[in-house]
Amino acid sequence: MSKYGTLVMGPAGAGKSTFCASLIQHLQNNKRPCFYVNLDPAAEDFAFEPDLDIKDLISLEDVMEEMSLGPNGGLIYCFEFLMENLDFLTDPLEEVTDEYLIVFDMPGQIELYTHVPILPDLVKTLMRGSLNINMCAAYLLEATFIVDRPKFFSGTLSAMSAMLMLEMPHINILSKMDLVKGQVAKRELKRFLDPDPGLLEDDPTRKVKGEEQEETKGYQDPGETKSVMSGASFDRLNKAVAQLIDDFSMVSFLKLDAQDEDSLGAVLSYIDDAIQYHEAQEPKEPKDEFLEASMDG
Ligand SMILES: Nc1nc2c(ncn2[C@@H]2O[C@H](COP(=O)(O)OP(=O)(O)OP(=O)(O)O)[C@@H](O)[C@H]2O)c(=O)[nH]1
Repeated sequence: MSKYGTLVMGPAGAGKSTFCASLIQHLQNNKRPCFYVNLDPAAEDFAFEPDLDIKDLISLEDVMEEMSLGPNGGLIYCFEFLMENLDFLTDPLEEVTDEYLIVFDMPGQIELYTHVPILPDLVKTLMRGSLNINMCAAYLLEATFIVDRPKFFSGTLSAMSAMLMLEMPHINILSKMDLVKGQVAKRELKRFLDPDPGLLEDDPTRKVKGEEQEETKGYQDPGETKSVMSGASFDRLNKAVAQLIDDFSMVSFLKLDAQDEDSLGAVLSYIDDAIQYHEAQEPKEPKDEFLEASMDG
């Protein structure tokens, strides 16, 4: 047996900290020990006090003030500083015993998951060497994105980017499902859980369809509706992105309502399965309806 953990990632406001808190509560209810690591140097309020908090090493507020950096540059600086002082993270984690699930609460700045190499290095440190933690990434995207389909595909692309960059077991999660409950039919929802590029064709908010659509150049008046603003070229770009995601065929979503025990249990069982799958390197059979939206599609 070895240590295991989950890296909770996703754009700002996706519900990462809420998910971490609900997951910790769920683990406690089920008498499973966990170790909570906050890696967001700007996070302030926690439902559960972190066992390890990056802010005890460095805080974004101090960096922004002392280095005259903005929030994004400041965050990158904080992570570079963490990488130079890895003992801060690795020493306490060495002490965590095998039965614990280590929950890492990550910042929401998307660039961290898409185009700076810090996180892959951090993941290597956690997954290899003496720590040797079996990890699974949990990437959250807010369910309300599904009302704006190009935005949903853009979010899906960022999930895919994190998946490719980190090269670790990975599950995608549509968070805040309670906010779209009753607004979208079950069959329609399935097309988001396993992203269907046809959603863009069928988008009810598109005003002009197909080849007749007039070519528009560049950015338009923000007062215009989304569909007109996108124009034919953006439309084609969106479709190409959706097709790319479909061709890659590894991106699908689980549903999460952070207040719902069943949904938390299902997501946790996925995290467990992804970790065990990675450990055993053998495929596992789907277990319940949530698996319809599994990594296997
Ligand atoms: N309705 C609903 N709201 C949620 C849910 N999860 C989170 N929220 C709300 O969404 C907002 C953002 O949630 P956080 O958990 O702070 O999101 P985060 O991803 O940690 O945010 P950053 O750390 O700023 O990136 C808060 O107001 C939460 O109460 C959910 O499942 N349902």
